Amino acid sequence: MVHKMTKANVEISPLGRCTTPNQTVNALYWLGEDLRIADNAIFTDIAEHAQQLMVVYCIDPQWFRCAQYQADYVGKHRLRFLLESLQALDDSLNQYGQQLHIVYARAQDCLPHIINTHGITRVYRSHHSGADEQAAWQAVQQHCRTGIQFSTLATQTLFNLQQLPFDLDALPATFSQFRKLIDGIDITAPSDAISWLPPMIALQSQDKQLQDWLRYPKWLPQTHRLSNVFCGGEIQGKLQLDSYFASDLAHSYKLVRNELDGWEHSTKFSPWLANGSISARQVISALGQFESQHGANDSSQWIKYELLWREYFHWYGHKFTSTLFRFSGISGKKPLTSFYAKRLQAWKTATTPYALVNALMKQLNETGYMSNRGRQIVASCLVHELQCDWRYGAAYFQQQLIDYDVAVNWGNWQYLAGVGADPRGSRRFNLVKQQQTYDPHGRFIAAWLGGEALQQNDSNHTANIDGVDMADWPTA
Ligand SMILES: Cc1cc2nc3c(=O)[nH]c(=O)nc-3n(C[C@H](O)[C@H](O)[C@H](O)COP(=O)(O)OP(=O)(O)OC[C@H]3O[C@@H](n4cnc5c(N)ncnc54)[C@H](O)[C@@H]3O)c2cc1C
Repeated sequence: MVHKMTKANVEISPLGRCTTPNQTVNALYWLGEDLRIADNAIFTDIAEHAQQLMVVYCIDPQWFRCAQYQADYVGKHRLRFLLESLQALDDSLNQYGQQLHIVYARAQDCLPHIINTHGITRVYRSHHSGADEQAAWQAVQQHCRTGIQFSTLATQTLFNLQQLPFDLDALPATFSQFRKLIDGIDITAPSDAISWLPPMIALQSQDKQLQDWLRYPKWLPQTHRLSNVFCGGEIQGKLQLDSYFASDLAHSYKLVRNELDGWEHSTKFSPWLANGSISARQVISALGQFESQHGANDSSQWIKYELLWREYFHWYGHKFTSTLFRFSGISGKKPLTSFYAKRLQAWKTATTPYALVNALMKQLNETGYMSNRGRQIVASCLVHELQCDWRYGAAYFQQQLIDYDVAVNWGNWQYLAGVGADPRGSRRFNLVKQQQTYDPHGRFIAAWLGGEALQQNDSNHTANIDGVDMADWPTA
């Protein structure tokens, strides 16, 4: 049975939809940060238009070779969460008679070959806010034979390009202006579940090159579960969504969201949102249901507010493309910071003179997650106390965070470094005050630093990084 689409559950491609009636559609879906079947405009479109399908995810060997800013693109926590998410998606696809093919190669190298040799007539990809991802999409297109349709649909954002009440070039320079402009625009409800997917396109078993790409590679780092409660996959993401809104936590969210620790102090949706195991529209829909049953308050509304920040950064990524990674950010003003190897290393290895920062970095290193307040504190420390180039911090977060999201991460770092969408120009956190406010009894520090905590938390403690006595450095 072919799933019937209604106008309401179809996203319009940001580049224009390309449907050609009466032509056989052999589709290849190149997955990215859209690792789910529910509320996925691409699977909906495929169910309606395609006769055969191949679903592919590419794991690029370059991700694990120390790249720019002295960090890998994907660290062990992120990889573990990704592999769990891919396994879960494969399990779900099996129920539709489909399979996920993980290809261990750079997309630009392997996809044109697969597309050209398997009679693919249409390639799908989510509309991505990352400049590198967009460049890879263009590169794949350039190396394919002519006559193939390339279709991008919005699967990661609340709105699609056509729904925005301004041209992308006119995206406001601040979040508050953005919020005013989009206020009142209806957020489309999540699409209906698909009931069918086309049959699989068989892989060429004689193709030695392809078989090499499909073989589990030696270069893939080993992963194992550490002290981590986040488990990847669409079902796990949906469980977290359901359990959060089955409780009354949304009614106190705003009061506790700045806590440094505690599972219940924020929604913890970010890892699943970041790789698309759940959609932002599903979260908004679940929030709406919660509010209609239990009432809305300032706290529940604040969850939507934070999701709009995510939305803003996604369109910010679309607009500013590679400027997202520029030292002088979108402001064009170069910060008075530089690269200091020892300071950066101390920050990464949780050995700065600041106990709170060390505890937070230890949490990040051991779990791949850190609260929003924690991220602000450590980012401010790297930029304003250690006076390091913010891009090294952003790249380390990129490696470590299981919820890494290119636009949200680099956009937040720009903001903290004073080169982004902040009308105030810069955010410097007073570390002493932050500790007094968010860890007044030193419990968080003790939990993560254990025995080291007392020694590090001594306010007279002086340390020397890079020949500079950090105790002399102002924190106010
Ligand atoms: C320097 C820095 C880097 C960051 N890097 C990332 C990143 O790579 N990926 C990521 O998802 N978030 C990032 N954030 C934003 C934020 O810290 C996390 O989204 C949040 O801590 C995730 O936990 P949660 O899902 O419980 O959030 P909640 O507080 O429950 O918020 C709900 C959702 O709103 C969104 N959200 C919350 N805070 C922000 C924010 N400041 N900016 C944009 N969206 C937000 C997220 O999608 C989040 O899941 C970063 C923040 C900072 C300061």
